[in-house]
Amino acid sequence: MSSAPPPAILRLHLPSSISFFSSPRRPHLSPRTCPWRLAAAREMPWPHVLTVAGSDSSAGAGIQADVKACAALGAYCSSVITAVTAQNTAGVQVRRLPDFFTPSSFFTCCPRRHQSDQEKEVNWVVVVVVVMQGVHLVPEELIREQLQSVLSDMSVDVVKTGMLPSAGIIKILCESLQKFPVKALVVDPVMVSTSGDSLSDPSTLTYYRDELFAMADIVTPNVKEASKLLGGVSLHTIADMRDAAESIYKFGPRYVLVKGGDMPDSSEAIDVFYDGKEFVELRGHRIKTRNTHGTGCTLASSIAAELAKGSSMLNAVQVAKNFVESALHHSKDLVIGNGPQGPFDHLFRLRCPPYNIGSQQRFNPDSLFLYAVTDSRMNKRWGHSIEDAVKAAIEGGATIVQLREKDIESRAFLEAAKACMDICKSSGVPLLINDRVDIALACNADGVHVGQSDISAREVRKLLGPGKIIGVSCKTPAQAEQAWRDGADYLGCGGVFPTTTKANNPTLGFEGLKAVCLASKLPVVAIGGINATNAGSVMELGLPNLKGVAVVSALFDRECVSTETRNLRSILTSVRCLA
Ligand SMILES: Cc1ncc(COP(=O)(O)OP(=O)(O)O)c(N)n1
Ligand SMILES: Cc1ncsc1CCOP(=O)(O)O
Ligand SMILES: [Mg+2]
Repeated sequence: MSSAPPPAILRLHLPSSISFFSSPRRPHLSPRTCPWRLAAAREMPWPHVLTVAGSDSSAGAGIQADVKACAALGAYCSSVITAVTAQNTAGVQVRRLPDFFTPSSFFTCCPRRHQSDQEKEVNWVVVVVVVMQGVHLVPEELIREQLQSVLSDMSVDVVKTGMLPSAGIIKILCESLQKFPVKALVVDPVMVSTSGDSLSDPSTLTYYRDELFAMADIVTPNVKEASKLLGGVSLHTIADMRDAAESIYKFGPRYVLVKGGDMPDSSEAIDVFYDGKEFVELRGHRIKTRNTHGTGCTLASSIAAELAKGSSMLNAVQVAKNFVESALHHSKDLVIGNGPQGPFDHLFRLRCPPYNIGSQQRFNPDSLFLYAVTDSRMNKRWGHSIEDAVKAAIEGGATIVQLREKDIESRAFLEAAKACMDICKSSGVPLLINDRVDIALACNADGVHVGQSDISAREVRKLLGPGKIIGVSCKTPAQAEQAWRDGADYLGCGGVFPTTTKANNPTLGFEGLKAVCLASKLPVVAIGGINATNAGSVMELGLPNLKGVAVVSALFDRECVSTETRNLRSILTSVRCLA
């Protein structure tokens, strides 16, 4: 009989007045309240994810997985620990104490004992015991303090939640997010681990549905969790997953991703993404491996990392899915632990030089360094074919090319675009098409550049899918914000200087360029009247996300395109070396 309290409680949490862990509250640091930040205008705010989740001693899932995934994807990850679990590759065993223990107590479970029939009759809040290990819930007050410490000081972009084992913890999280709003909230409703163990108290269900989901940007249940959230409905088919996504959407999140990784009898890992209007089926390969512990946590934290970096939601989900798939692939033969389900290697890229495999690298912002934009009238004037002009620009060092052909018939445009694709592909230089999504699709270009009066980036993304590059022309911070929301990969900002290449194009000057750059985390390329005499001064502005210059006439309205490009490139390179 074991209804007696478990062994002595180890209370580590000191009252904040005497704990040296708890520093006095610092006000939020903005350039206004914190003068030294003014001098730091060149500092790049680093994409920042805060994970609110449980610690996993085996380090395959939970906080440890989140920190590794964010690091692998280039985001900083701070952490608020809600529980400490004892797990290994044999499975997580969660056992809550009888409910006469206050949830805020810092307690320990009776270790290494099998559950007797009598125990089952005790008023346990949650009893899931496979092989007895343990879980400690962190006291709610300490969770509140961790949230306050991080959110009041660090510029958190995205909060990602994992194991939230009690209703009280969810309530505290919601209160903290109201006090310190962030750009996005990713809720992974961790109620059932990949190994099938229950990770939360049933009373949390109501709080998830009624409180947290309404604040969430995306909720990412697996099919077991989706079923649990919907009162136990059975989910067997993609149609069931769609219905589940639609029902969960009604609880209030902006997007829902129902993950089908644990659907039996499927050779593919199919997830269903829903934005309230349309469904997208995201298909991935099912990797044959025992090392799948922590895939759910990793997917959600990777989504959070991509959002923090400025990605749109569908893009972030696709990149995250690709990342998990690649990590599983590269970890399929790892042996870590003796149990049936092992962890995988989040940092697999360190073992796979040149570290840039996987489609999340489809766009490297550094490629905006010297952006050559063609013009058919100029080519005609100098007797250059489009292909020759593109070849010459690449020869001179252009790092990305855009075909901006305003006066050419569609059929000829497509022929030229196909030829340019071959040229660019063989040099590893991305090729984008100006305005014309149809041409981009037909020649399988790397992406499209659109302006404010063209088809929106959101529509272009639907047509091109997540794997292509989309650039958007922006003259104001509001346009930059919209472009980010629409899923753009970079911004073209200008005209920085007066230009005759584009009619009726207002000149923004350095001030306009700065305003757009500072308003966005997306990489920016400056355009408009840029040439060998002023390109250096643009890059010397030292704006961290200003990645390069886009140039038309100074490259193509010239006799020797390769010489002009080479000259400009060497100017840009010397500024970069001095920076
Ligand atoms: C890199 C880059 N930036 C801006 C533009 C301008 O695009 P848009 O505003 O659509 O104008 P047009 O080029 O279509 O006249 C661009 N093309 N490239
Ligand atoms: C397409 C475009 N968008 C803003 S300015 C501009 C024209 C840039 O051409 P140039 O480099 O010849 O000034
Ligand atoms: Mg356009």
